[in-house]
Amino acid sequence: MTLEFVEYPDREMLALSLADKIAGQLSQQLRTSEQASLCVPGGTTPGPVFDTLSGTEIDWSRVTVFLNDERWVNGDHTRSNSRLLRRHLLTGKAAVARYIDLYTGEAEPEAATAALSEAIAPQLPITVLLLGMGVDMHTASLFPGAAETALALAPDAPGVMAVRSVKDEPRITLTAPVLQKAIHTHLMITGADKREALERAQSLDPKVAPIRAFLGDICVHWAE
Ligand SMILES: O=C(O)[C@H](O)[C@@H](O)[C@H](O)[C@H](O)COP(=O)(O)O
Repeated sequence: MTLEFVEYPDREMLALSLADKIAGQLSQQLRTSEQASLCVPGGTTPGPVFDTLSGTEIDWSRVTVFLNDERWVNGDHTRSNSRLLRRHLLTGKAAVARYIDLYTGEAEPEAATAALSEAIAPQLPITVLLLGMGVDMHTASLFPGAAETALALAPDAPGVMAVRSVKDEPRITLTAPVLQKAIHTHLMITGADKREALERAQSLDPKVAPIRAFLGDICVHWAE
């Protein structure tokens, strides 16, 4: 179990290098398997990585993409993570990738979890998992102290769960058993506050610092 921490001179270098690393790991998988899977966060940080990644020369037609988590809003809503992906990742060379949309249009996310768990199951283990993290140490939609987080961290958690204990809209999230088995795991964070939060998380219980559940074999990419 190793936590590798890579510090970049700036965010642009981080984006270029991380996109290159992810593309290399997907290509490596495609040399020995028919399919590869890429699971990514939404939020405000990963856009530049997606921009570079979407232009890389890999056989995207054999790659399935899905999010770590999604806000339960229409795909054209400004808070939709799918909207970010369609604009920055599922475009250019990556436009031919298969996409599993976690927002299925039902009124409530609970109605979608079983079908989504089934849709994701054939893509496991995730070939490349990219995680983000909030300054509160949440990752995916696993929030500190939330009732759902304790359930989602359990080894027998369903693959996909609805999350209600958040402000704004409800969410849907992949759970620890699915995320922890990824072949390659990266965490992308920027700014001094997130770096400090990650250091704090390393000695805390995952229920209060959910990112801690994923700090086994992981490469952390950081820039100011
Ligand atoms: O939908 C989401 O909010 C994300 O998937 C979430 O887990 C994100 O990675 C962190 O909240 C960090 O978000 P920022 O990059 O905006 O700080």
